[in-house]
Amino acid sequence: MNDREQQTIQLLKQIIEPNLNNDIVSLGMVRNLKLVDDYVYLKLYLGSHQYDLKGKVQAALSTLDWCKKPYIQVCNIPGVKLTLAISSGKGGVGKSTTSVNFAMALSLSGVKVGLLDADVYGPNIPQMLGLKQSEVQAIDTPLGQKFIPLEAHGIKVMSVGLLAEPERPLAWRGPVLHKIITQFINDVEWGELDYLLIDLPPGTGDAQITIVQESPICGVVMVTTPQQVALSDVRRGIYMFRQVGVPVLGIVENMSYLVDERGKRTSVFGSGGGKQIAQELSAPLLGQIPLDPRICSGGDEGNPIAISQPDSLAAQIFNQISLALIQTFNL
Ligand SMILES: Nc1ncnc2c1ncn2[C@@H]1O[C@H](COP(=O)(O)OP(=O)(O)OP(=O)(O)O)[C@@H](O)[C@H]1O
Repeated sequence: MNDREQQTIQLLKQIIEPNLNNDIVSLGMVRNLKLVDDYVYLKLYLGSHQYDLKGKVQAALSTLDWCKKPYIQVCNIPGVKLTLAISSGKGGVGKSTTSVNFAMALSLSGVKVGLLDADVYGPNIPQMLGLKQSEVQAIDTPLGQKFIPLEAHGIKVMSVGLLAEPERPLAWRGPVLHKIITQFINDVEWGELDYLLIDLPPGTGDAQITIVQESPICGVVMVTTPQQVALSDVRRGIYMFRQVGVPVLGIVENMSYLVDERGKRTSVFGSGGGKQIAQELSAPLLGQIPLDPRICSGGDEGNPIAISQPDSLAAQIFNQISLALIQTFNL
């Protein structure tokens, strides 16, 4: 890093996001910082309650005597305060299950929640929320045509699965995939939301990177299962997010254990994986979700366990995780 870059970052680090009491660089709100000749270019990822930070960045950069002009591109989703992503290193670990139940738990605590199913390879959020392939409406707005999200159990939902033909694979690749994803992120009329959760496709390919770079994601929750083979995939995922500057909020270990009628816990897929990776990569272990057939049937029937069985252990753990995140973000 050269002197000018260091000087620019030092200045930006003095700008504090008041709710989170941390600087905007450490929070991952400044990305794609480039210095070309005597100009500074950066992307500023903001929630709808944080617009005043742009003025602060502008003012800070104007004190650089060599900078002829800063170019600040604000990246945000209109009306949405916080955008969080749910990701996994590989498929089938319960990422969508976690997204849905986490959205339910957040909504039950009184905040306004939206859920964007961006899993272009296997969009199954509509089924998990009991939504059929109903016709999604689009409206004309001053910013162009926008999709109206559907509603399920008190949350707003949009899914690539609602736009595609049922049972047909979504075989988008390369630039087409990129275009569809960016349109999809920007063309939904969410209204006012406190939290927008984005269910990412599993893994660390093109689709994931596009979504992470095109949306103001201010943190990601990684979902894994306890066995050792899952860990290298999670590790890769966490490195990818850190590389693009998105903070990893923590890890959820799913299918951690079975609980018998006497309350005894038995590990099925090994134990300790989530804890191990959490320690190794200094990311908190947010919760360990049991294996429970009611989680699976709730998903199949469109009735997530967080609302259908609120007293179950799994529902309580989803609740605890959501409360911890609400406290962290302090909206
Ligand atoms: N803790 C659990 N107990 C029982 N069944 C579970 C649990 N977690 C997930 N399942 C079930 O496992 C299956 C896979 O879960 P899910 O679709 O959430 O995984 P995923 O990681 O999103 O998969 P993909 O990446 O393929 O979209 C689903 O049938 C779901 O109901």
